[in-house]
Amino acid sequence: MNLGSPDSTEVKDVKRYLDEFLMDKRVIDKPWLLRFLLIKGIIVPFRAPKSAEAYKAIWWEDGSPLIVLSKQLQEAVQKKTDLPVELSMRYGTPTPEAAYDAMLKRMPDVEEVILVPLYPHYAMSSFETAVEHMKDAHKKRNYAFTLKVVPPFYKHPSYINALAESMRPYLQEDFDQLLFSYHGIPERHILKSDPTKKHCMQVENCCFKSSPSHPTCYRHQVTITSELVAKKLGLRKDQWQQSYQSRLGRDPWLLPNTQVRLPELPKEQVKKLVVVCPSFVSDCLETLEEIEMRGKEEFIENGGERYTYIPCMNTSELWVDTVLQLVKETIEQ
Ligand SMILES: C=CC1=C(C)c2cc3[nH]c(cc4nc(cc5[nH]c(cc1n2)c(C)c5CCC(=O)O)C(CCC(=O)O)=C4C)c(C)c3C=C
Ligand SMILES: [Fe+2]
Ligand SMILES: [Fe+2]
Repeated sequence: MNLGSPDSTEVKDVKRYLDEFLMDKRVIDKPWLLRFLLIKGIIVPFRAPKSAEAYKAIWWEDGSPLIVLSKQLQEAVQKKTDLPVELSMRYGTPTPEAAYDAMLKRMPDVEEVILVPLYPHYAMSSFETAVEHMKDAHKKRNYAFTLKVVPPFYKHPSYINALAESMRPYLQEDFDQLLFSYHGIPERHILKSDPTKKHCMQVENCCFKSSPSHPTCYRHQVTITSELVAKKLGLRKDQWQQSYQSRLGRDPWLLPNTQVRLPELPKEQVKKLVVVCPSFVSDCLETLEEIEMRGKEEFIENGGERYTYIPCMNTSELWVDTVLQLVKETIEQ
């Protein structure tokens, strides 16, 4: 399951998509009435025309890159297994019900379905909402099969290896810094997802101190991904840094912010920059438009000389094998 995209780049379709996405209580976690007024009255009317333009800049002949690449991943995984593999989106189509029904049509006696949320890291606005949405559809339709979920795989050796190997060719030319740019989330979401309510962002160096909060801590998980990938690639600590992109609204989000760092970096003598976005496994609006296109402009306009964007793993063979490995391990659990 991936996030989903609008049906087209027309403002009405982008509006419908943003409405569904941002009315999700795990994304905009405000009381319903406030969320309704904010989304319908301010955010969607102002954002939809701008988002539609952004989607137009990256749209492919056969549709949204996120949908096309997710389908290609499904097909690549399917080629390597006899089990039926179906695709669902959290917002828009294909819906969970469509994916479950397609699976049942191919295997009427299916006993167990394994859900692979296509997010390496846990966040209530990505992993958690995907899982809850699939569970809701499962319960509502009273399907006879059980549902099992592949947990966040941010430190799984197979994922780290697949990600590192997808990056390696882009690091052959000399570079000043590698930037790991992760999708941001509000700081409040980190506090909400901390079951101890006293560790995340409250204890000094919280991400590096062992805690029961880590299985649901986005900041810890993305930090570990960066550390492990950098180690696998043999990078020194002073060769890379981490930031968070795609901020929405005025609440405090995780820092540092990618959009703030990109124009700052050339002034810190970072002239040759390589950027990777490991919170996304398939390229999408947030990687292609925000980072590959706009990010490059910002960096070069502010004195940068070379900007290299590393594509997501998309359908790389090691990533396809990782998906199968994660499913196998979950079945055996
Ligand atoms: C990778 C995981 C993601 C997290 C965590 C996440 C949190 C989050 N996102 C928004 C707001 C928007 N995100 C948008 C696009 C978008 N977000 C993700 C993934 C995560 N979001 C993806 C894969 C995409 C791309 C979709 C595509 O069609 O390509 C958008 C829509 C586009 C735009 O107008 O920028 C919004 C809005 C919030 C508020 C949030 C956490 C609270
Ligand atoms: Fe997002
Ligand atoms: Fe944490």
